[in-house]
Amino acid sequence: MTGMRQAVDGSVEGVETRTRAAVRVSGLVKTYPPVRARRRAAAVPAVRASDGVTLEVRPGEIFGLLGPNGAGKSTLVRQLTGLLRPDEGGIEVLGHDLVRHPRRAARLLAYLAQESSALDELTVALAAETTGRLRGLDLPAARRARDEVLDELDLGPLADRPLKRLSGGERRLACVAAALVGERPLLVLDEPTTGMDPYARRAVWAAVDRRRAEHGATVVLVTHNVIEAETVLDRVAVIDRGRVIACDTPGGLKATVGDEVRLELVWRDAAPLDVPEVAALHGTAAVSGRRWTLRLAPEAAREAVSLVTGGPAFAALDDFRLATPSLEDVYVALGGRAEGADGAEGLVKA
Ligand SMILES: Nc1ncnc2c1ncn2[C@@H]1O[C@H](COP(=O)(O)OP(=O)(O)OP(=O)(O)O)[C@@H](O)[C@H]1O
Repeated sequence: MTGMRQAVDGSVEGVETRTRAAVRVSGLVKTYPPVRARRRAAAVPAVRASDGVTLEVRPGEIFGLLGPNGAGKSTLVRQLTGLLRPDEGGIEVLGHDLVRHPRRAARLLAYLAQESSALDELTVALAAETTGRLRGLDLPAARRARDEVLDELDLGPLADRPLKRLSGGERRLACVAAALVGERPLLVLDEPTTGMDPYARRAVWAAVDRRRAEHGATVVLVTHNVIEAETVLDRVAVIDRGRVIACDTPGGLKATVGDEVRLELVWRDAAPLDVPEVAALHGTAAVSGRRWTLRLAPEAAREAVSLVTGGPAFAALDDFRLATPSLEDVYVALGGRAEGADGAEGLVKA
């Protein structure tokens, strides 16, 4: 009983403690050193990219890292994967201390970096097969795993093409395929679906989920796409300026913004600011081109809808949408700023 309690409060290095968290990060600090000015390049100040990050990922969880550009997500995952040494703090993956033993990461996890050109010269099939071999599979097993993953991600028609001759989305999909070969208990994926069409995205999420369901894999995922994040993630840590500013389930995070709803108005052309009620809404709207986004209490949102659909403003209105809070609203409530880009919702730094 005592042993259990010790394991639960995380104070003892016991078996229970080891298995309770798949990943445990504590007090992680990483500062990139300053770079002095040269003749053509300006000086770069020191950047504290991890500023005391503490978090735990449970076994079998799909855990997301969400945050604006430059928040420190990639820096965090590069430390998690043993590629970057923290200045301070601890990293434990499946009971292994990766600060002391960074090389063990290769046996414990598969890492898909944000950008990689390492496989560019290989064909899609050979990239998957080689990764399998590097992860200790014998040749027949590597070929079996290769065929399975190419089939799973619908990459068969591209199997014999070198990665460097593929489109951006296709290349990304081939890199995901290679990362998934050779079953690692932890998958660390840095923006895996960037540049992919909806079919490819869906295939990737299904493949990731299958590894969790059938092999109990744990997944740490960096993403900008909050809509995608809401459907895929069990829990999410919101990172900003090297810190975890919130960590919960998507539902739990959304509950923190209360019952606010989001009203989006899209005007045909310019908004009719000569209509006094529209001019009044303008003051509280986040304006992005023809699109206005307002965050309102339900009653105020109803009033605003009847105002823009019932009066003279209606002729100028192209579309409107009422939505319950999204992770993006949570992010905004936490002090960030949201911005839609090319129809996809993303996060940008305030
Ligand atoms: N090699 C480096 N040298 C110096 N500063 C760096 C280096 N890599 C990243 N940084 C800085 O560290 C901070 C965190 O960067 P990081 O790449 O971890 O952010 P990120 O959250 O992954 O961003 P993005 O969403 O744009 O990929 C940024 O301010 C960035 O400019």
